[in-house]
This record gives sequence, structure tokens and C-alpha cells, in this order.
Amino acid sequence: MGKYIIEGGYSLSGEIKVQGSKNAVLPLLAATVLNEGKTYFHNCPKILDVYNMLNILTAIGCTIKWEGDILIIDSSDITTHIIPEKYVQMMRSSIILLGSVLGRLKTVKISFPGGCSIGTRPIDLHLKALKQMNVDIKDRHGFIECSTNEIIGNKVSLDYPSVGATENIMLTAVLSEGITTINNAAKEPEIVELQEFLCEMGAKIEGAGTDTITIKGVNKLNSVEYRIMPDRIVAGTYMCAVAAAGGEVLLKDVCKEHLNSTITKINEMGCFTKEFENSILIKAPERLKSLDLIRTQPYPGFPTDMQAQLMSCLVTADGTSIIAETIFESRYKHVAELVRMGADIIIDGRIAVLKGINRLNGAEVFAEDLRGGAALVLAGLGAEGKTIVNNASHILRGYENLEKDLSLLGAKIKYSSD
Ligand SMILES: CC(=O)N[C@H]1[C@@H](OP(=O)(O)OP(=O)(O)OC[C@H]2O[C@@H](n3ccc(=O)[nH]c3=O)[C@H](O)[C@@H]2O)O[C@H](CO)[C@@H](O)[C@@H]1O
Ligand SMILES: C=C(OP(=O)(O)O)C(=O)O
Repeated sequence: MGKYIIEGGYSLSGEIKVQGSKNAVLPLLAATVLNEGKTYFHNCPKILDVYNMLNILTAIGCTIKWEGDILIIDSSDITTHIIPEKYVQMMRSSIILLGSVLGRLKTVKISFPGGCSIGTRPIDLHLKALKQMNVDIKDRHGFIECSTNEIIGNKVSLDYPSVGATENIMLTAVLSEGITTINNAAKEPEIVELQEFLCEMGAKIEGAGTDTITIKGVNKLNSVEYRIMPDRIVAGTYMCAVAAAGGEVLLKDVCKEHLNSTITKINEMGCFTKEFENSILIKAPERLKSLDLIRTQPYPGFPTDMQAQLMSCLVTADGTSIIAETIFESRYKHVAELVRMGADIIIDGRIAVLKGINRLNGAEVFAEDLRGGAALVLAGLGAEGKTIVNNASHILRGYENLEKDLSLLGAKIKYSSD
């Protein structure tokens, strides 16, 4: 599972580049299935989730090649509609293949992704929408089997602006007959990225980034070359790293428009930030200030994917902070580990009350999920003494160069595959 070993107490300085976005690239990789040709990706992050998605694409017939840093996917021949269960279990977001394989082959069989450590994560909204698009769905022995003679566009209204459901509906609708309208669609930047990518391939979609997305079905798509946008959560994680460890860092290759809610909280904690065209400077204060109430919310609200990292900063802020996790019902697995490091945190349902202490103590802790794991690394940077973060493979799902980037900035951190 691997581990990170951190010697705390070294402030960060210098500059680093932010990787391509995990949550943008995964639906784009799934979308390549719709195109009976080649896709060329630039800035694709080399992370476990990407390798896992590439394994799935290979298993269903795509050819994958890296030419230097350019990822080339040839999806001319899709040989099966069955998504191998072992990969689906390894990566929840493999569910995005539901829409793209269905769109291409008019049939797909995929196992239920099941629960995961941050919540139950049902897919009822995905399935309800597909049924409205003339898709027959059978749910048997833990597998979902979808089939249709023709996908027919419809007006779909989501009960909640689910990111994955919005993506699956878009992917299903691209090669459909007629027009699909998604009301109460997710507005995340990754949805806008998916629209841009699909339109480059010849799809007809508009409205991404607003509540209503309209997809006009087309017959065929074309080959495309595309650059993946920067990862807003990795950028936010590095901002929190500076806040937790102290210092001054320039983050390059960021899209500052995607970071507004995170930058606001970073500033409210007393950090100085300066935004440039594609970069952000962040400088930590002597001591962080506590925050009144942070509610995780769909975009443009404060992202649930930043909740744990922000918590790692606030546990040593001056005063008491309150966090409300409104998106996922059990996204506080990192709390017990932070408490092991000396943090004063009380959880009541979805509310966390954090009383800032002066300093955390290094300890041996366990990552239970991706962002919670990253948060423990940040906690280790600011802590006194040594911290070992076990189960690092969770973190490798989404961070390409965590220890290299932090080392470059002066942190004392090593990765061990033991
Ligand atoms: C690969 C990817 O992009 N993952 C992101 C995506 O996950 P994901 O797409 O899974 O997140 P959703 O927006 O779908 O889920 C948000 C909430 O809606 C619920 N829900 C969702 C679908 C459904 O059919 N029924 C239902 O009840 C979920 O359980 C959760 O409580 O958006 C989340 C919310 O911003 C992020 O934390 C994840 O990093
Ligand atoms: C929850 C996350 O990802 P996933 O949806 O892939 O589990 C995340 O990126 O923080």
C-alpha cells in the first residue's frame, strides 16, 4: 500500500507546476470510446486512477500508446460491452463508462460500483435519467445491464446536481436521436471541460457551467487533440500545504477562476495570495486564523474534495472552526487520524468542531481515502517530529508528484513502497 514518511517543521518556498486534472481527465478518457478514431491528450496526469481507466479501455478493445508525454488512444475497435468487474471495484468513477459504452454500442454491462469510504454513493440519478432516454435497464446480481435500439433525447431533470450523473447523461446523449436537456445539471469546471472536449470531437452541446445543458445528437465524431485543464483540487491542496507548513510558494499552471471558493478560505485564514495570469502566489501568516462555518457545496461553493485539507490547516488555527460536510455522509475518516496527532476535533453527524491547538505531534496514521490521505500528509508537514502516512496508494490515485513537489519546496518527505 506504500507510505509517506514526513519530518515536520520545515516551511515551504519556491515554485511548482500543478498537474492535469484527475476529475477532468477521467470522463474524457471514457468519452474517447464514443469516437471511432484516435484521441491525443496533453497534460494527462500520471496517476493510479488514469492507469486504471486505461486498463479498462484496453480491456474493451482500445489501443493505448504514450509518445513522450502525449497519450494516444485509438478507439476504432471496441470489442466488448462488458466492463471488467475487477477494475470497476478499484475505481468508483469507472461508472462514467456506462454512458460512453452505451452511446457507442447501445449496450453495456457494468457491476455496481458499490459504496466507498466517503459515502454510499448511489447511482439512482444516473439510471433514472437513462431510462427516460429509451434505455432498458436490468439490475441483476450486482450488475447493471443497459440496452436500447436507439437512444432518444429527452428532458431530464436531476433531483440533485450530481457530477457523475450529468457526465453520464451527456455521454449517453452525444450520439442519440434528438435533443436532450439536462435541468439542474452540475456546474463544475470538469463538466465544462467535458463539453469542450466533446464539441472538439464534433458533438453539439451547450450550456455546461449553467443549470441547463442541451445536447443535440449527432451521427459520428472525429479524432481530436486536447490539453487537460489544471487540477483545481491539487492546486488547493498545495495552497493548504503552504498554510499548514508556513512559507511562500508560487503555484504555476493553475486556472484561478476555478479556485475562487478555496482562495477565499485561504485568505480568511490569514494567508496572503496574489493571482497572476496562470499562477498564484501564496504566503502563510505566523499563525492561521480560525473560520466560522465552512459548508461543502456543489460548485461554485467550497468543494468537498478540499474539506480534509482545509481541516488539516484549521486544527492549528487560532480559535474554533466549524465544518459542515453536506455532500458525502461519511467523509470524516481523517478525523480520527488527526486526533491521533493531537488535534481537538468533535464530530456530530455532518458537523465537525475544531478547537485550534498550537501544534500537532507527528504520529503513525492511516489514509482511508484520497483527500483524507493528502490531508494527513499536510498535517505531517506542520507537525512536530515524524509522521508516517500509511495506505499511500489512496493518495497515488490522484496526486502525480506529491512527495517530489513538496520536496522541491523544502519539505522533508519520502515515499516508501513497503
Ligand atoms: C471522478 C469525479 O469527478 N469525482 C467527483 C464527483 O464524484 P461523483 O460524480 O460521484 O459525485 P456526485 O456529484 O454524483 O455526488 C454528490 C452527492 O450526490 C449523491 N448521488 C449522486 C448520484 C446519484 O445517482 N445519487 C446520489 O444520491 C452522492 O451520493 C453524493 O452524496 O463529484 C464529487 C462532488 O463534487 C467529488 O467529490 C468527486 O471528486
Ligand atoms: C472523491 C474523489 O474522487 P472519486 O470520485 O474518484 O472517488 C476525489 O477526487 O476527491
